[in-house]
Amino acid sequence: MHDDLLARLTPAQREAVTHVEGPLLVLAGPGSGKTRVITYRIAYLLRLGIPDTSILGLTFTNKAAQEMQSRVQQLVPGARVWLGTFHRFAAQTLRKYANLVGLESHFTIYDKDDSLRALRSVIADARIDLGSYSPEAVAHAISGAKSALLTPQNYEPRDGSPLGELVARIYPLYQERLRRSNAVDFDDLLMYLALLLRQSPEIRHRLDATYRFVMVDEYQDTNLVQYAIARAISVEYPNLAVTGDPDQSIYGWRGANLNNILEFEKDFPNVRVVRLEQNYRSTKRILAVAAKLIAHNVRRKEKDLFTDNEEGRPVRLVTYADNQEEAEDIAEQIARAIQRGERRPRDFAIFYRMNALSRGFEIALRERGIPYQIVNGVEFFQRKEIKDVIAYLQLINNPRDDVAFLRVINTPPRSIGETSVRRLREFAAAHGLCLLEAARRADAIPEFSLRTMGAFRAFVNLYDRLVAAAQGSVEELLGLVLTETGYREYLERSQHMEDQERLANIEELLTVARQFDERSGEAASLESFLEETSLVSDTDALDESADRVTLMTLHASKGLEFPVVFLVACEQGILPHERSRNDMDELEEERRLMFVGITRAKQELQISMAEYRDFRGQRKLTIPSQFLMELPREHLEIITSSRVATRPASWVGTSPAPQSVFRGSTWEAPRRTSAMPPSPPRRAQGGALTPDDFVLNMSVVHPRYGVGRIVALSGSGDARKATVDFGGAIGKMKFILSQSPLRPK
Ligand SMILES: Nc1ncnc2c1ncn2[C@@H]1O[C@H](COP(=O)(O)OP(=O)(O)OP(=O)(O)O)[C@@H](O)[C@H]1O
Ligand SMILES: [Mg+2]
Repeated sequence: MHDDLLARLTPAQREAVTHVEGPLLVLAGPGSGKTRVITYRIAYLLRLGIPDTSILGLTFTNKAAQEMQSRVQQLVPGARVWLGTFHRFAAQTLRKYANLVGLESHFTIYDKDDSLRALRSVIADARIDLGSYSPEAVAHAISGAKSALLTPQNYEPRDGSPLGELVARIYPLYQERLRRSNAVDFDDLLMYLALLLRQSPEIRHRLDATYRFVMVDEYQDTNLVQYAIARAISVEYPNLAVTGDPDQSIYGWRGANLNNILEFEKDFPNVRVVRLEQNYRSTKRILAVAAKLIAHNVRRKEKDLFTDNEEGRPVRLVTYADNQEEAEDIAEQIARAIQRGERRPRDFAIFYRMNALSRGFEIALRERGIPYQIVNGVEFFQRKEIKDVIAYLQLINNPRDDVAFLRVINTPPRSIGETSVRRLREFAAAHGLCLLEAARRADAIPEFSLRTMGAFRAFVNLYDRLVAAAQGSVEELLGLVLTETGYREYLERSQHMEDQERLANIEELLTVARQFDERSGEAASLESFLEETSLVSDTDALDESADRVTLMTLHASKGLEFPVVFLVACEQGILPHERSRNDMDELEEERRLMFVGITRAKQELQISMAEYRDFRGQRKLTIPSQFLMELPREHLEIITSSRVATRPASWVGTSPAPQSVFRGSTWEAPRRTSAMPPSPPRRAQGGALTPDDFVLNMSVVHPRYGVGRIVALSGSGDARKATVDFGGAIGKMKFILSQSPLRPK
């Protein structure tokens, strides 16, 4: 009966899709159809007659949820399945039961920046000396505690940990501050829901019975709390289906726990495990490069992945002279392919380890008139002007939101200085009031001048006017905020270029609001708009319908695919990130991140590095990423810019792959020459031979590449270089003779 649906699946995929009752675990590599299985399974369940309201799909980004929604719509028009992120699910559920966790239903969701502000002010107010620790370190520790379901009451510092002691003091104060502001941070959303489900059997049962079929994609990135939530609502109806790939777990720093996959099999001993082994996304070569890289991770289970797709072109591994050349060449390649009519802008993606690396590519693309989009949704909502305007909305929605109050009280400037604000805060603390309430009573604060009282009164009046007007659409309200508060005028009058850019961003926010109103129709509310904007993730900003080159971080690229991918800046300290230097687990996570990037590519992949990179205000000689040494040479086309000063001579083996099976087929990083301290030249074995003794046409032996013939020579002394032709798959390689193990045959 579902032939049309099932015909588009492999037997293994079909097995997962048609599994109806009982737990299901789909463990499979990239591009094998895990996400497809989830959407098709939803469609299958619906066609079996299971009501749409009893299906819950949990994703990692809103984008992923939207995409799934539209796929489900195509397969089963009109279905209204709840699809969204864990955080949204938690937020919406908590609104219903807010009073049970000590909140009011209009609670504000603080993003990282807001949470840190609240934390800082708690630390300052309690006059706590952090010593050598930063507020960020405390925030991180609190977040860790929450992700482990430790409330302030049951948090105990580990013996002798000074940071733990600090957290034990600060965490209760911070939590109290949030509660007073009727606010939660991201971790609270999950923690409160998990605790609620634990403490209230009745609510747990209700949700379990409502959502009889729960599905989680990208399960490898769930943390303990998320797992606790999914599990708690799958007790009487244990129809929990999860799909994941342990090799793509890239959120370890956020508490994601690979062990959850193992836990799953323990908690649900009768789980049906389905493995998908066919990749539908990438060429054979791309897949081989990815497989070889990830095989270097020690903490993993081996998986087989094959594809019937074509062999494809070799993966290009390019060394540029500097980051500018890297950006220019990539933009040029893209421009040419578009000009030739072979590709469209949307076919290309450029991935980097961190957002700060995007600028050069933006400039190079812009210069060539190539449309592009930078996918950093979070960054947009972190901009000052956006946060300012949103803070007004937050305060309208939740008058107790002190962080929002402090943000807007003198923005735009209203002659309310820091001293006045400090007095107001003291007054509020002394009387147990929120700041807005304290401002209403500013006339009772003896230290205030008449002018200050007047300024607060004017602010409160403005606030009340905005609240009274908060009936229509979000777009209208936003427009009103911009004019009534004088914010727009303040930017318009400004002479700063920067402020013109800010105006443009505000216009963009109005568009976001309009789209939200249109999308949500009747259900549009200020609260859900705020929820959406605070729970945004980078990937959410991606507009797939736009014909543009996509620029994004490796993290944001998860789950996506593009015909052509450029993975840039593969250098030590960037990828792998410097913070992973001394930590084996983090290094493996960086490798998984690169694996995710590589496996996004469908047809073509280029991996690049630059010999010199301007980064964080400095120009530095780089060291090639250690991961480059782990790629299989036979699937690479190694290209070195002619402008590279030290590199072309030095494609010699330096460090062996960790496992002997990979030796001989791995490409190894170029050896640094100019960057290395002068060292006594190592003579070729046999003692007497100096670099100048090598001559053209000489037969030589390399311990790894075997016998070859010198086909070119240049330089002299320690700088003397030889190009050796080893024939076959290895081909020609260049060496610095004084540093190579070459010897005459
Ligand atoms: N049976 C199939 N027939 C045709 N195309 C398929 C099939 N299964 C998957 N695909 C296609 O292969 C690509 C990868 O599928 P999908 O995104 O579901 O993989 P995934 O396992 O979720 O990958 P990732 O681990 O990267 O998230 C998609 O373009 C999808 O449409
Ligand atoms: Mg997927």
